[in-house]
Amino acid sequence: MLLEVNDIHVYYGKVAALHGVTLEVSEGEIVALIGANGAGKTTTLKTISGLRPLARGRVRFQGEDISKVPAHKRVALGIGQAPEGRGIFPGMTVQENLLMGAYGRKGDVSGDLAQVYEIFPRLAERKSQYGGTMSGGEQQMLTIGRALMTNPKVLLLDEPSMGLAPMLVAQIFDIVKEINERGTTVLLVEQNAHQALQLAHRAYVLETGAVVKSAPASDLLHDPEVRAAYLGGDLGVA
Ligand SMILES: Nc1ncnc2c1ncn2[C@@H]1O[C@H](COP(=O)(O)OP(=O)(O)OP(=O)(O)O)[C@@H](O)[C@H]1O
Repeated sequence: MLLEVNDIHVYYGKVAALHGVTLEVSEGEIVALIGANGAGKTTTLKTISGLRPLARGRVRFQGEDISKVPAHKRVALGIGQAPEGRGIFPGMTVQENLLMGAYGRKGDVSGDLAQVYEIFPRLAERKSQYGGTMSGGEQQMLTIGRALMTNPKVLLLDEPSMGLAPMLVAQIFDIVKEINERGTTVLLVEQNAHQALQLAHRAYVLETGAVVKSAPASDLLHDPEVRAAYLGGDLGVA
């Protein structure tokens, strides 16, 4: 198992955001985490990245307990994160933003840069443009590209479709598929449950800080409760 999250409990002050989340991600998979606003999806990703401390439970990566490993070391181990809300460096060029992703890595990263430009031709066209002047969709691509520059074994993607027009959403989902086909495992948090379930191999449904369902994504697409709660009832899939 590449990533194992076991019974994690996470608090903001005295308030529990997660009370006992358990999930697993195998090498090569795309796993989706779906759930309503405030269910704890982002908190789960941040805990895996080491940005939120655990009150209880354990995170294992490639069999090793990393629960106490600081965030920057988890990046070096192969846990890459593309956070929600993008968080690029607006005053740096596209290429400088991408190279920031490789900061601290030893050796030549030009092959990875070339691969990111292959996945995102738009970033290649605009490599000298300032990050802050890129459109919303382009900034989303830049965030994902920067995470890929850490050379992750697993990419944690938080709401990659947020705020994007439908055509761009489809494009971002295609890119996530391509990234996975090129060998990167993906853990994806999405509000856009319908598209996430079409893309993912498996998925977990989070409700108020706990996993209430886990199944192959295609099963969840046809699950009456999931359809009623997250897929707009009968409008979800044919
Ligand atoms: N910095 C914070 N301080 C206090 N409470 C927080 C903080 N961040 C999140 N929470 C609370 O923790 C719970 C889980 O939030 P989280 O952001 O993980 O949910 P989410 O499923 O990602 O939601 P969304 O889809 O709206 O981003 C929520 O009740 C939220 O209000």
